Amino acid sequence: MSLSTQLPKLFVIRPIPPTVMARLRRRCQVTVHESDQAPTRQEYLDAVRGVDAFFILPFVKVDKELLDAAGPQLKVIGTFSVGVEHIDIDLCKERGVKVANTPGVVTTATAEHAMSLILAAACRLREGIQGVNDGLWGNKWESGLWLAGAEIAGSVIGMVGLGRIGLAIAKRLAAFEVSKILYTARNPRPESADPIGAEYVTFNDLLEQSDFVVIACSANDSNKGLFNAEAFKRMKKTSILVNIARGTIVDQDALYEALKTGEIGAAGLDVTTPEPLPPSDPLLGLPNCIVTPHIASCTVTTHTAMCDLVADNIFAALEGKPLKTPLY
Ligand SMILES: O=C(O)[C@H](O)CO
Repeated sequence: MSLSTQLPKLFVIRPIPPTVMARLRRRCQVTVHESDQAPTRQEYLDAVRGVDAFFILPFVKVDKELLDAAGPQLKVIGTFSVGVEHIDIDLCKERGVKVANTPGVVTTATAEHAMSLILAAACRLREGIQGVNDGLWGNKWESGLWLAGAEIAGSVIGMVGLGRIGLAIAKRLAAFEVSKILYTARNPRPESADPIGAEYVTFNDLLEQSDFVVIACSANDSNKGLFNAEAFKRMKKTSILVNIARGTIVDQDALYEALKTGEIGAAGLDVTTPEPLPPSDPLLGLPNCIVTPHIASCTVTTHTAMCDLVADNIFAALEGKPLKTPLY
């Protein structure tokens, strides 16, 4: 038997940085979905048959069908994400399949991207660039308030979620001399909130008082559609909503109405439902809505660190050692 056939089998859902791939190949028989098109469900169900380890992205739903397709030898699933709403963790536990995500390493990049959405929405960057491209600059010169934006300094910030990423965003915003940081979460988090003077409030109080509302919580069944028509009605008409968490937390039809009718001022979204958001989606036609393609954690440094962390977890599980970032 050759050495390579004794190595554990690993399926990797998409090409990853060569340095990480080289590490994986030294310790596993690796199969990669090399195409620049995501595999279909059937393609990856076929590809996981008989593997010991599976390196996934959040579009891969880990459920009974997938675990059955893989087979009882499957030992570990490593997801290239902090979010784990796509994984049936109880079932993995029941089957003895270890699961790990990538917390911590995504915090800086995600917080920086959130800042770019907050600033872009506040400064009306999309409308400004479009105005210049459309030759409106000269025409509108007479109006001093053409494209007048909002300032972060002096504003009230409302953080929905004050975990690692929420806190990193709040700290960056604090440096902009905001007047107050409010937050809502399942429970008060004084250890994070107190050093930055953040105040724990109810969801409704946060909506009513904030100039910027930033969604940075994990998605679950209880916060599906949390930002609905009623929530938007409670917000200030000038309020800016930023979502770097998951699209499911926002009712997008209600958001469209709120942006269109001036119920709220603007939105910056890195996450939507569905993903990718089709170019025909009405949100994309609104000048006061900026959408980026779920790239908040996508810097070269963070991308590589996430892949390395998935690899570390896979190696640990295959060798029967404790995972670096286990989910259970
Ligand atoms: O969950 C995460 O880490 C990001 O949203 C990328 O999926």
